[in-house]
Amino acid sequence: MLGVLTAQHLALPQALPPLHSFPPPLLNLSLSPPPRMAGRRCHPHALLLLLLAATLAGAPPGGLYSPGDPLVLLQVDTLESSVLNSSSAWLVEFYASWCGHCVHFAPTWRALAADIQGDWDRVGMGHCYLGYRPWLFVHGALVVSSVCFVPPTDPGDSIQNLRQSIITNLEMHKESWPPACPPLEPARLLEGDIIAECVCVHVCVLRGPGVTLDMLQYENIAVRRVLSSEEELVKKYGVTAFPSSFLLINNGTFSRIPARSFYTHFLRRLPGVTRGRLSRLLTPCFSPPLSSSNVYMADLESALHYALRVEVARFSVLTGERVRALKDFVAVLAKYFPGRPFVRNFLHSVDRWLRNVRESRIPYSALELVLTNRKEVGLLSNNVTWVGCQGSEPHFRGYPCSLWTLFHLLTVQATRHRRLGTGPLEVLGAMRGYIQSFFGCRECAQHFEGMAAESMDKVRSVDEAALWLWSRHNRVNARLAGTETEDPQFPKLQWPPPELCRPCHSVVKRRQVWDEAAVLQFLKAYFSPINIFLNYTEQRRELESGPWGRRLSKRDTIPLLLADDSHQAFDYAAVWERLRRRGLGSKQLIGALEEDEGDTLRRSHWFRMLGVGFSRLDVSLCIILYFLSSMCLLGMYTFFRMRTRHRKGRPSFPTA
Ligand SMILES: Cc1cc2nc3c(=O)[nH]c(=O)nc-3n(C[C@H](O)[C@H](O)[C@H](O)COP(=O)(O)OP(=O)(O)OC[C@H]3O[C@@H](n4cnc5c(N)ncnc54)[C@H](O)[C@@H]3O)c2cc1C
Repeated sequence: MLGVLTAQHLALPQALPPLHSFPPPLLNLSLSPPPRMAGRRCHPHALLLLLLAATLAGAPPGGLYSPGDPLVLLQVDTLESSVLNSSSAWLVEFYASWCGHCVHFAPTWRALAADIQGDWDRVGMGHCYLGYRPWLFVHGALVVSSVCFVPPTDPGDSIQNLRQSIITNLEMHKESWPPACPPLEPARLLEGDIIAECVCVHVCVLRGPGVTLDMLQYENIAVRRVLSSEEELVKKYGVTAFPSSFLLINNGTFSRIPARSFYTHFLRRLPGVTRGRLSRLLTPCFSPPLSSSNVYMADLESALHYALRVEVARFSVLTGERVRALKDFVAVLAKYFPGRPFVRNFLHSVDRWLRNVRESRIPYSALELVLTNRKEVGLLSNNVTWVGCQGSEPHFRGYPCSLWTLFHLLTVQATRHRRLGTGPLEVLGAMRGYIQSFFGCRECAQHFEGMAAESMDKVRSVDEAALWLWSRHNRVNARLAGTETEDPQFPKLQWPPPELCRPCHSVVKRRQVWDEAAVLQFLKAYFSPINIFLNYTEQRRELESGPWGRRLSKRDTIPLLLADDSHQAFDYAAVWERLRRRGLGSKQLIGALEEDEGDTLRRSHWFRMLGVGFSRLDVSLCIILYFLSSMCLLGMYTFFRMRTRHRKGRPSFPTA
């Protein structure tokens, strides 16, 4: 007589590797605090999990998915309670919303979700923003262990392939499975399983393990899979065709289930087979896009936060190239980033600390202490707030946009402060190192490395470096235009378009060509510190009240040059006011910038040493008065001199 197993019993598999075998990036990130967006709890680049649910209604948009998708959105702070402590097994996908490969994969994932909606409930499926590739992992309930693998991401892949890939990867884990993982491993003996707890049915499917998952949330039924190589069982049940399935009842009888397509339907209609329940979690996550034609400090600071506290944090220990790349990256930031004082302090402190590190390996935990030590180090926002880089959907733009912006800004800053530089490749080299070592989108990094290897060493000056980055960015824009990664509201143009810079475009022999001199001038103006809008920057409250806040009172100034504060400072309060008045989406950018730039330069070192806030009118009047008084003095001098000469030269009358 054959026994049967309860679903609960069968849902306690036994073979996932411990969590430390999980790729460190995922582990680190899953434990980092969730970024926030402009006061909201959720952010497109937060660590999120979308968990597949049976009957999801009205899920809000999250990353690559819309409310209509049969997915539930989780945040990092609900990860532990929902997944790690769950009595179910979860199949979770980690992704970065902006990563093109994840975007390509999304339709397959969505289709899979729809396909298995209501079936795989005991397997949670999720999406997370910090993996940069669509990583899947199965996490077993009550036991901290997981299986991790990269699913096929070819958009042409069928959901059947994906199902198969999930199952194959699960099967490849030989160690004992933690509780609540689906029993996908092929069975060798059925008797041993079935003797103890008899409920009603045991199905043996030779291949077609998807049925196992489809039936996971059903109770009083267990699905087992037997491979055709199990000759004993094949013989015992008289199996002649593969796949075949059989219904085994605990009274010892068994019968063949005729058509494979009816398996699930058939099994669910068996007497006593009932459906289990599933909890789900929803989190709203969306913020409207703003403007992309300006440079925002909020984007830049978010890029710094994300780069240092998220991207670098994916490596629990930094060694070799990564240590060098981090040092170079922070060094150029400390030197050129035209940040607010507390951010500059932060960068300087981190740079100093890194310079003093002599070891060849740096545990991230040590770096983290420096990054979070506000008293000593200064502040860097703990959140991401995309403003100019805000996409029309949460999965568009964001971090990569801010990273490009950051590096363009740094290359331009290097042109402004040549004497601080160590060579034309200083910023580009640091960017190359960062992208290679840390940028989570590995395919992007490969493409970038290809371009760098091809021509970066031909760059001869800092001006050429700024132009090199501009032209390579345009190559990427051209390659990505029209693909799924393009935000329809922010099409990938050859930049700057004529509306932003008409002189940049000229026509030679009826062909549109770039005027590189004009482009360089434009880049210098556009990525000038004076054009960095401070709107939406975090920490204004903290600034005004915190230890670094004193430095940002209305009368204070923010130095533009980091390594040498004595040069080129501008009035923070005045600039803030001006930018606020100017509002978003300024069209007369260059003219205004040139004016600002001139303004800034006129307020440079010697002028500020006077310690008085002359206006430009004051200065003009002063110069005019000076000129007039000089002319007056010159006139008087000439007059008296001529008169003296005249007197001397007058023939005197002979004396008698
Ligand atoms: C180094 C790197 C390599 C990447 N490679 C890939 C890849 O291979 N595949 C992929 O799918 N994604 C890649 N990405 C991401 C992609 O380039 C975009 O960043 C992302 O799609 C977001 O696009 P976006 O519309 O916000 O504009 P982005 O291209 O990110 O541009 C951000 C801002 O920079 C300005 N800008 C645009 N073009 C230029 C230019 N030529 N010069 C100066 N400023 C400019 C604009 O103001 C724009 O809003 C890469 C990102 C980086 C940082």
